Amino acid sequence: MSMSIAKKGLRKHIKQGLKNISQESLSLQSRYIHDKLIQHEKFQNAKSIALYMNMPDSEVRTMEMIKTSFQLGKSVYLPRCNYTEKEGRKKNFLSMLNVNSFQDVQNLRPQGKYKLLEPVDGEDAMESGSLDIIIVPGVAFTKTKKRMGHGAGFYDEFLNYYYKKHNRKPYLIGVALEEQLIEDLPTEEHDWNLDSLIVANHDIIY
Ligand SMILES: Nc1nc2c(c(=O)[nH]1)N(C=O)[C@@H](CNc1ccc(C(=O)N[C@@H](CCC(=O)O)C(=O)O)cc1)CN2
Ligand SMILES: Nc1ncnc2c1ncn2[C@@H]1O[C@H](COP(=O)(O)OP(=O)(O)OP(=O)(O)O)[C@@H](O)[C@H]1O
Repeated sequence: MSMSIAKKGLRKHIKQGLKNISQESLSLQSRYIHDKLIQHEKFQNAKSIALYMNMPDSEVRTMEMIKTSFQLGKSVYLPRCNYTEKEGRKKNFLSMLNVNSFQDVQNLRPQGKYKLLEPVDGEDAMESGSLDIIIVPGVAFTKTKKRMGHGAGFYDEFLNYYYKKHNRKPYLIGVALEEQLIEDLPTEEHDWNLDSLIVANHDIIY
């Protein structure tokens, strides 16, 4: 069985389990993670932070983290999926675009084939190389800080290209619902491990 087939099966299994989470559990877990994140030294010291706009029912909610980041005067970036060709990039690549205010975040509209809330313009962190930390979404995580995403390879490729260009890697903080924590998962050559993982109802894993 190839690595990607194994990942596919796992993704399906985790997603099935996520269908049973209540809205209340999602909010409680997300609040717990928010409160841990703001205690994290790397978060406190970060000037520039990339977050994500969560999917409705299957990811840690991020709105409070984004709000707090603005309140603390941090520079906030959000992902945008590009479906164009760009020299040196994988077809379908990620940009991290600067968003000016929390109001602008609240005004985001669904974009692209996954109907994610994304900015349409703004300064691109790939140009400036200014990212201190990235809050990384995912489908499944392990206590050893492995991560598996939706299988598009967006984050891995972003990090590779960013590292090549700027010779600097942002600090990666994964955030996980308890239902997304598994014993182990298959990884491939291109996968980046997280630097920290925050799982609801657990201590921060460094
Ligand atoms: N909230 C959020 N935003 C994000 C990501 C993410 O994981 N979460 N991404 C992280 O990279 C990028 C978007 N990547 C995505 C990749 C695939 C699918 C998706 O639904 N794909 C399949 C289903 C595959 C599966 O998960 O089994 C589909 O087309 O239906 C969604 C987003 C950028 N923005
Ligand atoms: N640096 C890269 N350059 C080109 N392709 C890449 C790169 N990194 C990953 N990919 C490709 O992306 C595809 C999906 O990778 P993978 O299954 O690891 O995604 P994922 O980490 O689960 O998803 P995501 O990061 O989008 O949440 C693979 O086919 C892989 O070859």
